[in-house]
Amino acid sequence: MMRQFDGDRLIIASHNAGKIREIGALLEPFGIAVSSVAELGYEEPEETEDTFAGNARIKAHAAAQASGLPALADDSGLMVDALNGQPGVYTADWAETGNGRDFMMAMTKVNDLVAASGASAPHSAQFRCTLCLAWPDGHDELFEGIVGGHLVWPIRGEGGFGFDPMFLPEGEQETFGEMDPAHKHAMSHRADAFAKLVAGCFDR
Ligand SMILES: O=P(O)(O)OP(=O)(O)OP(=O)(O)OC[C@H]1O[C@@H](n2cnc3c(O)ncnc32)[C@H](O)[C@@H]1O
Ligand SMILES: [Mg+2]
Repeated sequence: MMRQFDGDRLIIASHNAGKIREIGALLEPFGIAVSSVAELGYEEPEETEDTFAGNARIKAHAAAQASGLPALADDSGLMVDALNGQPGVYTADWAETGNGRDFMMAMTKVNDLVAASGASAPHSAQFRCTLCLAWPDGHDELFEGIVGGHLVWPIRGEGGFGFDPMFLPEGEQETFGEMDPAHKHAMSHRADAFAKLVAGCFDR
């Protein structure tokens, strides 16, 4: 039996402004008050696991312990078939410069490696998202989402965040960077995981 979320406040265990915006929009219809660990000034825990689920659990439990409230974390990334699933769990690390994140650099690196792999276009890829809802008593629930598509180059669009401008979801004309946010929220890896969270834990 899955644990139900029956509170009216939830901590979003993310320091990524793009994710916080998307999770806020997904939670909006449920009338739940949200605060992020970024606005509360909590430190970012180190993501030491090598799976999305492992890192989502680290972030969600750290925030639930610190706040005494249920907390929702998202660990996500881009898996490129021609790169054997890289950057995967290390997607954010590929953008790290020592002086903040540079996603133009990271997208260029992905494109260069894909070109060097010799694989022929279109280059298939998936975005994956694992959500972890953790309670202060140490219990948690995990939900996984995925969206398939392929990479485009040059990048297209200025919306979204991270690798959005180089990802064209299956059956779509627009990249996540070009898409209306509401459309992305209806079909993304995050939306897929979120639908499972709602079905499993929200009785509203
Ligand atoms: O850990 P938190 O604080 O939540 O924020 P983060 O940005 O570090 O998040 P992750 O550790 O889960 O790293 C995932 C990276 O994958 C990329 N990513 C995930 N979802 C994405 C999306 O919907 N669109 C574009 N890029 C995405 C983006 O670059 C993220 O920084
Ligand atoms: Mg992170």
